[in-house]
Amino acid sequence: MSKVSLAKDKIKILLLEGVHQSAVETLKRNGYSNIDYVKTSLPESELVERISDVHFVGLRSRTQLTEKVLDAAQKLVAVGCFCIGTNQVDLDAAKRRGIAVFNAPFSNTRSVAELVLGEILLLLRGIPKRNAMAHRGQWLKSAEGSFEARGKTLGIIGYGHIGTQLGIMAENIGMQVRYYDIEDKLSLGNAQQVENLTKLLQQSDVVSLHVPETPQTKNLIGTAELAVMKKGSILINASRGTVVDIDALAEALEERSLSGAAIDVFPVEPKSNDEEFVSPLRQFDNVILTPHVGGSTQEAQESIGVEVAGKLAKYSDNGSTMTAVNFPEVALPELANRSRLLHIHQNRPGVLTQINQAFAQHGINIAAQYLQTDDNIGYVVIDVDSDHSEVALKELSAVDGTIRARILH
Ligand SMILES: NC(=O)C1=CN([C@@H]2O[C@H](COP(=O)(O)OP(=O)(O)OC[C@H]3O[C@@H](n4cnc5c(N)ncnc54)[C@H](O)[C@@H]3O)[C@@H](O)[C@H]2O)C=CC1
Ligand SMILES: O=C(O)CCC(=O)C(=O)O
Repeated sequence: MSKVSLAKDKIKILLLEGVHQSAVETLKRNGYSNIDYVKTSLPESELVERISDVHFVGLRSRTQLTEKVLDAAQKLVAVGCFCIGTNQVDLDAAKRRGIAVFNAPFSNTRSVAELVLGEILLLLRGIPKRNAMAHRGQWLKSAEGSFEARGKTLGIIGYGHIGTQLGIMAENIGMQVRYYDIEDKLSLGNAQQVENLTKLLQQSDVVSLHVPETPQTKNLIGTAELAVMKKGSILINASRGTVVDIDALAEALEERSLSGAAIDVFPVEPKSNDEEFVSPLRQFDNVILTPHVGGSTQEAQESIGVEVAGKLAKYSDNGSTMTAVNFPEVALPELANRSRLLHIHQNRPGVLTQINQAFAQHGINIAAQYLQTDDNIGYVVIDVDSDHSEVALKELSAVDGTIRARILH
């Protein structure tokens, strides 16, 4: 159990994977200067060492925050994923340790949608193949296999932030938009929800995946699904590498049942830009292969830096967990002339009663109390008169079921 109550310059922050400088600037603007900035991800063994005295860590999609790493991170208070996906973090293990995890749910979505739109146009025209041939000195001037996007059907799997934006853009160039989602969704523009995946695959000239990595989306597109896609259609995956069975896709491309594909994410991705990229798809001229850069634009990275660093600073400054992905969400007002204590505990009956009784016994007046729980943990924030803060922390720390207790101010 930790009881962090530190001056801001003692709060140690490790930023990995070259997150945008806007993150550093945002943290500094909020008074956090003890920042270790690393341009790459770190292998587990090095991360275990580097993270041991760190209070906040920031990462992108390459860094694996496993239970082993979290075990070594005895002082860690929160994690900032400077991206949308949080599958690189063991969220449950973090929660069990009272570590809140934040991400940037929107900031790079436009960038992904734009990239996919560009890929749709290029693939429908057969450009990747013509481009590859021209680089080899060959000249394929022909309209064969070259189509306009206008009037074609785009099937979107996962109609969330990215899927909806892509749908609107695609309609603007005259495509018909259909989508499949496990939830009932509000259709934007003229898009139509289709009742099952098979129907979507059968109807679409281009299929684009925008689902999260979950047990249900693992190999969502495999041999059976590729077999029902229209002959000559196109598959795009800029979601997660686990969603498409790459060997099955390679087979479909070999058999020419698909006319092309664009893949940005892979089951195994190189850990650094120095590592070789290995994939059965490398052999195909009609496949656009990109190194997981769907969200990698200056605009997206800058805005992610501000957003996630801002969330870390806010959690550190006032305890707000709004938009945390693994934690009960508590929105908190600014604190003036009082002390604020945070208590993270196992969600079992009687914890709040214990806290309130202990405070009453010691004459600690509770100026404000905020509580949210989920199935596993409870998060209670208590404002008290500053004279009582040390006693209050001692009492909070002694409560049965405490995971963490700390004073913010
Ligand atoms: N290539 C890249 O650089 C990037 C990739 N991503 C990936 O894109 C994914 C989607 O991003 P957003 O649109 O922002 O997420 P989102 O959460 O807004 O939308 C996801 C949609 O997928 C639906 N869904 C979930 N499971 C499904 C299933 N089994 N079948 C059909 N639909 C299902 C959800 O109901 C939701 O509507 C992210 O989870 C992330 O993994 C996100 C940003 C950048
Ligand atoms: O930019 C990155 O490192 C990962 C982007 C991504 O896949 C995400 O935001 O989920």
